[in-house]
Amino acid sequence: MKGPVVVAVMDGVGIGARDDGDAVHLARTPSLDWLIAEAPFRLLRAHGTAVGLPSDDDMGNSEVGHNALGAGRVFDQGAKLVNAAIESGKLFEGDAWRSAIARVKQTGQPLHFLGLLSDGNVHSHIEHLFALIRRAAQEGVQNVRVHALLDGRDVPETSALTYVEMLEKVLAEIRTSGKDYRVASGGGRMKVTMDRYEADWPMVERGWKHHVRGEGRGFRSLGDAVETLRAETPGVIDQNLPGFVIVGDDGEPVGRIEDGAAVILFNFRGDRAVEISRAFEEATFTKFDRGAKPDVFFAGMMQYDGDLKLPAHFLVPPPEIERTLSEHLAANGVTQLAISETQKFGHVTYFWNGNRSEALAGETWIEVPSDTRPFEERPWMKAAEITDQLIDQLRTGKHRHARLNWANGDMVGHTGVREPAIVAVESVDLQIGRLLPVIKELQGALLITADHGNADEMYERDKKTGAIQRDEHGRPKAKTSHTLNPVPCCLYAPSAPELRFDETMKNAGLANVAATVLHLLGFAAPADYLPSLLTTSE
Ligand SMILES: O=C(O)[C@@H](CO)OP(=O)(O)O
Ligand SMILES: [Mn+2]
Ligand SMILES: [Mn+2]
Repeated sequence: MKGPVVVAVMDGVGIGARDDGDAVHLARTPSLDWLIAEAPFRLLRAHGTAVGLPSDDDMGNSEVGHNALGAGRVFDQGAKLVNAAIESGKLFEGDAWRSAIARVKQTGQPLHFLGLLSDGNVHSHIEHLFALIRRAAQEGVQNVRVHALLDGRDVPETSALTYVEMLEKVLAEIRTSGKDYRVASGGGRMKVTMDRYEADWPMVERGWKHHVRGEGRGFRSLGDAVETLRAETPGVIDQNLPGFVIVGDDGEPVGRIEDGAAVILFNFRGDRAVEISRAFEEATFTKFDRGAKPDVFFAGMMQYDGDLKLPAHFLVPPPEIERTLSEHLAANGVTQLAISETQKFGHVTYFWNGNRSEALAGETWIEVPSDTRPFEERPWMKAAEITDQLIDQLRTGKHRHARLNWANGDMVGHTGVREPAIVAVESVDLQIGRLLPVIKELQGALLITADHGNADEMYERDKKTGAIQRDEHGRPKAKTSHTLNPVPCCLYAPSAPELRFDETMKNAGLANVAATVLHLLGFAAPADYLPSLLTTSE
């Protein structure tokens, strides 16, 4: 290939049922339609075991999707590794767990658990939390406090009370033995604590105030908080519930995080865990005024960043993703560009490179700042600006390989609002239309795919029958989470019309893309990479 080899990831654009809830189908997408009809096209698996998740009932997500794209192999991912470490008991034999228990036993301070309260299995799993809580009780920990982030993004949009009930039941059971196990604070995951890629530090600051300092509106219980806040803001979905603290009979917060305590962040996925971990760990911290930093033992479920060694203590070792496509290209002197907007910047850099935050030799990373307003109000997001810069960069001739992520299908898909999701997909298609002539002019190749579905299902479906679920007024129920659908994969390489996908390859997935990129760049893939999608008989 004379020109650059470009991989475009349309985040959250799967191939779905092509019905009334499928914004990818409903969108007018002349460029994608043309590629699907005229250029090499196939579907790729992007969920479950194809991306290292425990089962094929697990939807894909950006972390596992971009890890697979960038690593060319399938690694067991956080969800699966934590299950195994709990089952084997290894988690509880590790230094981090032992130190947390020892600390609170010595000081009498609570053991605090902070994380996303759902069974979404993208960032966390509620059963992991329960296993940790039960084990703490068995080991004689007297006080536990839970800081619960409400989901509605990886699970149905107003499902929080299901998880609240489950949690309260576990805590109540343990209290019967005279222990003091309670919820201490909480809030919607898109309002507090779980910001990523430094898009919105004030979100983390709000979370810090609630969880650590006990500041914020007080409620008597987690259920009371959810119900009252919902009643006050009709239509609000769980991910957007404001933060709060739980107060006791005396009106005082029941679970400030104070000197001598131990804190376990039970999310296993890194992107949205890095900032709050930094707030707990960094000696000098300038992102917001955190007040006096409590002297706590802090541990993450995993180590979230292999370059920064963040956090220092973790319960389960992360997947060892090594010899990535980027490393291979860097070692061969191939120049690479990675570009996206803030919300997905780390996806094409950190996740793509196996959860490492430092650029390799010959890599250029460009971040276009994202909006911080609701994405359904601006579904075009920064797709055009990303493409502007990408085209300028490609024309310099500096980059042999480029990868980009258009965030629209995913970020707008997560709002659960269908009309803007349609505009989101159309916005991406418009940019594809701009890119095609540039690829032709430079005699390069463009591989367009996605990391998982999202906008392809904007309505909840019945798990058994597949029928669209409706509320009591007959209106379809909005769906905010990712999907199990396969993703498209199209190749546009007008200067190499002989290139074809190997049609005999049946079960290909995202992890086959890395070898395909190497193939297009004229390199043999390492023997343990999943094979290139292209035929070799030309
Ligand atoms: O927003 C996120 O954190 C996840 C959903 O939990 O989406 P994605 O995997 O696409 O980044
Ligand atoms: Mn994604
Ligand atoms: Mn998403």
